[in-house]
Amino acid sequence: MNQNQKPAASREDFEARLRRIGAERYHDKHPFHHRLHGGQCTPDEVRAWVINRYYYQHSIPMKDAAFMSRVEDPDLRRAWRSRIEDHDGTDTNEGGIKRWLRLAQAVGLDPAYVQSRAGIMPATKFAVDAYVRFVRDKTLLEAVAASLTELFAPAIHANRIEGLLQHYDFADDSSLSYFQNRLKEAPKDVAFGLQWVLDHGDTAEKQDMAAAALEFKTDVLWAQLDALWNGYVEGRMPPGAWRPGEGLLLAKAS
Ligand SMILES: O=C(O)c1cc(C(=O)O)c2c(n1)C(=O)C(=O)c1cc(C(=O)O)[nH]c1-2
Repeated sequence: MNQNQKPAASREDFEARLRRIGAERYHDKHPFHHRLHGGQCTPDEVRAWVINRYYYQHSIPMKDAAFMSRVEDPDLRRAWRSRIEDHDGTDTNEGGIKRWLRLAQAVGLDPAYVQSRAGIMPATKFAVDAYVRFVRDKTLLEAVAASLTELFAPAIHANRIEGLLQHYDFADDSSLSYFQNRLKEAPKDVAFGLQWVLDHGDTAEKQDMAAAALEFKTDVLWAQLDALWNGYVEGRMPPGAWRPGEGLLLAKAS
């Protein structure tokens, strides 16, 4: 090591640094989530969230496929591939995308409309597309580190299930099954991802890169909620964004 190089932090300190990023920047702190989980969202605000968040659901398996296309180690691909199946489904598991569409139906949206991805806000697309591109273009370490926001997701999913069940008529075991399943699926992914990042972040420079990747990902999540707040709570809907009344199940029947 040359004298100017800072030494790598210990494994424990590196992990603590990553966890601190979640504690300070994860989107559980965003006012839109407080509003959603606290029962203050109007039905149209909930619908806007379901429509826009679908774009994230749609893109996550493509992000994971982009990641796997760059991995040369078969053991790493093997550990990663269940992420795609968790969302796309298998012969025996309907998968997260279908479960999300059940939530869409429960809030009164036509699943075909949601699946068409019409009405997604520009900021949602920019943020989510930036995540897919980041994973495609950056180092594998940065790509895995970016996925580590999922360390903090089980708490928000549990909180969301409780809040939605308490406050909204559409919430039941069927409409919330997406989140129930993530509670079972995510822990194995994050345990693997965290160990991988701790193993491979073996210099100060790599630790800085991993931390910056995780911060980038918290920005991806935060920006999506800022856009929702601006568009549907403040009423500044951008051109092309979903307008209340569009894409409803009833509209289709009439
Ligand atoms: O509801 C949420 O707050 C939330 C957050 C995140 C996350 O932290 O990126 C994911 C999910 N949900 C999720 O359901 C999911 O499948 C998922 C995959 C990933 C990823 O980066 O690979 N993040 C997330």
